[in-house]
Amino acid sequence: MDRPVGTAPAFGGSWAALNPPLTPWIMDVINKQGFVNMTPVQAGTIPRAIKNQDCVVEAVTGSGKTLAFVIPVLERICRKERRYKKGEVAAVVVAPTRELAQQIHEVFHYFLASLIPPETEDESSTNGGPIASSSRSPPPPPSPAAYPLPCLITSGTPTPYETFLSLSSNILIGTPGRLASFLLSPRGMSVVRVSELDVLVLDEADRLLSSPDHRRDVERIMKHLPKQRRTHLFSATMTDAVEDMIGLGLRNPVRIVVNLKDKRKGEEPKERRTPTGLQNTFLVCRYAEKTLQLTRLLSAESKRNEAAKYIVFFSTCAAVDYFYRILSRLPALSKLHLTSLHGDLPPKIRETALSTFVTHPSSHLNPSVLLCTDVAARGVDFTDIDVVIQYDPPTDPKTFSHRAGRTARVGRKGKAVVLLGRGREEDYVDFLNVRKIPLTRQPYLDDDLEGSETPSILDQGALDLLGDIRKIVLTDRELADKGAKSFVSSYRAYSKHEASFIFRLADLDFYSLGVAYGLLRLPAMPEIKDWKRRQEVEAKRRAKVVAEGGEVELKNEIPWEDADIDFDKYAYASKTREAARLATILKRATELKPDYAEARTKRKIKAEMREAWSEQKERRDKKDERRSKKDAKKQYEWEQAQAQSEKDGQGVLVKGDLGPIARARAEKRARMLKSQEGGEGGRRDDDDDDDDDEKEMRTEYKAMKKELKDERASKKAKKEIGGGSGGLGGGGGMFDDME
Ligand SMILES: Nc1ncnc2c1ncn2[C@@H]1O[C@H](COP(=O)(O)OP(=O)(O)OP(=O)(O)O)[C@@H](O)[C@H]1O
Repeated sequence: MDRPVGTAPAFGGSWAALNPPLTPWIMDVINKQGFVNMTPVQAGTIPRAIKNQDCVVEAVTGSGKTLAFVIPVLERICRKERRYKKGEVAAVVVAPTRELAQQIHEVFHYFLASLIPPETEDESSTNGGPIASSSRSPPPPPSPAAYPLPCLITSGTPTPYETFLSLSSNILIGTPGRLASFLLSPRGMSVVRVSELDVLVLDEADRLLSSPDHRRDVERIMKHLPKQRRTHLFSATMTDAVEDMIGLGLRNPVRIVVNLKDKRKGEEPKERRTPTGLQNTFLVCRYAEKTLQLTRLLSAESKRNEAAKYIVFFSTCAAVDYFYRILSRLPALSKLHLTSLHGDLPPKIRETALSTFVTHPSSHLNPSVLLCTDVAARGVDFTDIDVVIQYDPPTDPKTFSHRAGRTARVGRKGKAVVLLGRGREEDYVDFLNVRKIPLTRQPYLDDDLEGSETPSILDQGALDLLGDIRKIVLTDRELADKGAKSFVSSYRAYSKHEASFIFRLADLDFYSLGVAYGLLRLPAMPEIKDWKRRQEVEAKRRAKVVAEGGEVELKNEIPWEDADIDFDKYAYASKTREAARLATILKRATELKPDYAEARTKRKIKAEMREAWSEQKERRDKKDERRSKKDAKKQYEWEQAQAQSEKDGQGVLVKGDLGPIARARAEKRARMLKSQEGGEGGRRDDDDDDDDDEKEMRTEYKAMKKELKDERASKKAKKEIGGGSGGLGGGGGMFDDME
C-alpha cells in the first residue's frame, strides 16, 4: 500500500463529508495514504454498506472498489457492541484468484496492523485505542486487542487453522475452494464459529458466479453462513449470473453503478466501461506477424513513449511458459526484464514472480514485462503499468476490460493494445464498441518502429524472427516440445472463444501460426491434416480457374517449410532428459527386433485392410477360381487313373492313391520330411497335415488381422482424445487454475 498516489478519478467528495463519519483510526490510515477524497464508487458504497444495506457494485477497473468494502467491514466490526471472541468470524471475503485474495488481505492487514499498541498510546485515549486525528466524536476508538489481524485462506497458506487461532482472526479472506473446505471440513466445523458473522463480500462476483466450480463453492459457503448478514457483490463487469445470486442470498440490495462518460466537443456524451485515462487500441496483422509485432511494440513504446512496465496476456499457461523462454533469449529484447506468471506454477513461485515484477526498478531503458494468463487479469492492483498487450484476445469478452484495466488506474494514464488477425477478427472492434468499450487503431509497426499500414505481403521481419526463434529452439529439444504444446493449447483456446462467429477456427492459418510460434515443424494434429487437404483442394480449384482464363483473388500464402534437421539427433539440454530419451530409443530398437516373416504378413494384412472392398472381393473371386480349377484337375487325374487301372485289371484306387502327378508330389514330400525328421515315426498323412497347417495359418492370420485392427482402433481413439506433444491435448495447461 505504500505507493505513490495518483489523482483519483472524478472524486466523489471528501472523506470528512461521510455520514456516519469514519472511526478515527480508520480515517488516520486513509490520511496516511494521502487519499484526500473518496472516489465515486467509495462515496456511493461506504455509507450504505456501513448501514444495513446489501450492495451490488459495478464500477470500472482501478476505481477504488477494494476500499469501498474494506472500510465498511472494519467500521461495522468497530461499531459492534460485543467484541468477537477467538474462533468467531465477523467477515468473509471471497476472491477468484490467490493473487487477488492476497492483495485484499494486505489491505486489511495494513489497516489493522496500523493500530498503535496501548502502552505507547497517549493517556487521553481512554481505552487505549489509537489517537483520533479528527476532533469529531465518532464511536469510541478501539483497543488493538479487539481487532486482530486478518487470516488468508488460499492454496499455499500452510496450517490455516493454527494461524487463524493464533491470530484470533475474525476476518477471513480467501479463494472459494479453500474457504469452503476451511469452513466446512470436520475441523473447520468444530474450530471456526460463523454464527456471529456480519458481512460476506464477493469480489469479482461475476467471475465467481460464472465459473461452475467457484459458484458451487460460493453457494456452499453462503448456505453455511447465517442468513442475518450483509452481503456485498463487487465487480467491474456484472452479469446475469449475479442477478440469480441476488435471489439466493441478498436482501433488498442496492445497485451502485458508476458510469463514465466520454465528452467530445459537439457530441452527445457517450457512456464507456473503461477508465478515462486509458488509450484502448487494436493492432491488425497476420498471425505470422504477431510475435514480430509484439517485439516491436515492446521496443517502440519504450523508445517513443518511455514506457517502463508492460503486461502481456496470452490465452494459455503453455504459451506463457514457451514465450517466456523464447523472448528472454531473443537478442533484440535483451534489455527487457521478463517475468512469467500462470496458474500451472506452484503457489510460492507465483508469489515470488509477482513481487519480483512489482518491485523491479524499471525504466524505459530497462523495462520489465510480465507475461501472464488471466490469473493477473482481474483485481490485481499494479499501480504503474504503462502498456498492456493482449497477444491473444480473451476467450471471454468480459475479461477484455479487466485485462486492459491493469493500466490507467485511479486517474493515471495508460495504453492497451490487442493484436487482431487480419480479416474477420477485425469485427471484434465493433463487437466491443457495442459493449461500450471503444477502441482506436494502433498502426502496424514497420522495421523502423514507425507506424504504417499492415503490409500487403508477409513482412520479411516475421520470417527473420522465425529463423531467430528456431535457432534458440534448436539449442534444446525441450523448447520444441514446449512450442508444440503451446501451439496445440492455443489452438484449443481459440476454439473456446465465446464470440466464435468472429474467432472462427476454419479461418485459422496453421502455417501462419507456426511462424508466429517459431516451430520447427507443425504438430501431428488431425486438424492440420484436414486443413492441408482443404488447402490443396482450394489450390487446385484456383489453378483450374486460372487455366480456364478466369481470375482469382490474390492469396498471400505463408511460405512454410519444416526445419531441416535430424530429429533423432536433436537432443535435450538437460543431461538426464537426454539420457532418458536415448534409453527409450535403445529399448524400442531391441524390443522391435524384426521378425521378417511376421512383418511381411502384417504388411500384407495392412495392405488388405487398406484395399477397397471391391478390390478385396475381386481378389477373393480370383482365388476361388484358381482353387476350383485345381480341384477339377485333381478330379480329372483321379478319373484317368481309375479308368487306366480298371483297364489294367488292377481294381479301384483306394483313398490316398492319387493320380500320377499327385502321387509323385506326395512321394517327394514324404522323402523330404523323412530326411528332415530322420524317420517316419507316427506322422499322419500329408493331406491331413496340409489341412491342419492351413487351418492354423488361417487362425493365426485372423488373429493377426484382429490385432492390427485393434491397434488401429486404439491409435485412432488416442488421437481423438489427444496425448503426446503432437496430438491435440497433451495437457497443455490451457485452463488456468484460477486458485
Ligand atoms: N480515494 C482514493 N484516492 C486515491 N487513490 C485511491 C483511493 N482509493 C483507492 N485508491 C487506490 O486506487 C488503486 C485501485 O484501487 P482498487 O484496486 O481498489 O481498484 P478496483 O476498482 O478494485 O479495480 P479492479 O476492478 O481492477 O479490481 C489502488 O492503488 C488504491 O490504493
